[in-house]
Amino acid sequence: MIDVSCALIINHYGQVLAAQRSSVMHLPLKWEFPGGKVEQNESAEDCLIREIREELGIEISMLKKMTPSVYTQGKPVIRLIPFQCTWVGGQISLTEHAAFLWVSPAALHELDWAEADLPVVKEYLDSLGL
Ligand SMILES: Nc1nc2c([nH]c(=O)n2[C@@H]2O[C@H](COP(=O)(O)OP(=O)(O)OP(=O)(O)O)[C@@H](O)[C@H]2O)c(=O)[nH]1
Repeated sequence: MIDVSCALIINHYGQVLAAQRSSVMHLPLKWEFPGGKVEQNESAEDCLIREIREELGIEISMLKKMTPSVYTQGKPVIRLIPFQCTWVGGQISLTEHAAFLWVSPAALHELDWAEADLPVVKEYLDSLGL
């Protein structure tokens, strides 16, 4: 099983950043929360700060850890570790993804999410009473 940290970056309007995987990535064109694999001797939080710098070029601050989502259908099995975060600096510049969107919570279900992300989206919507 591999651990993958991912970020629900929430802006001042309450919108959440969704990133679209590029056509050359695994799970092409699926939407996901940006992040990546946790390296050895790295915490899930440190991984996420590093990955968001690499993928989006911004600085984030952690708000809250959410429930990990274990996705067993693929190989390797993935444990997706989500964190709610705020954007604290820098300008978004995509290095790996095809696109990004700021999505209002009520519209999150309209995107074609990677399978492992669906429980994360549900937990977030439940927490808002949506
Ligand atoms: N970052 C991220 N990865 C996800 C999500 N959902 C999900 O199934 N994954 C899967 O988790 C794995 C993360 O790999 P990645 O390619 O994003 O991570 P990375 O940048 O560390 O990989 P690399 O440096 O080996 O290319 C991929 O297999 C990806 O499909 C998600 O919401 N965010």
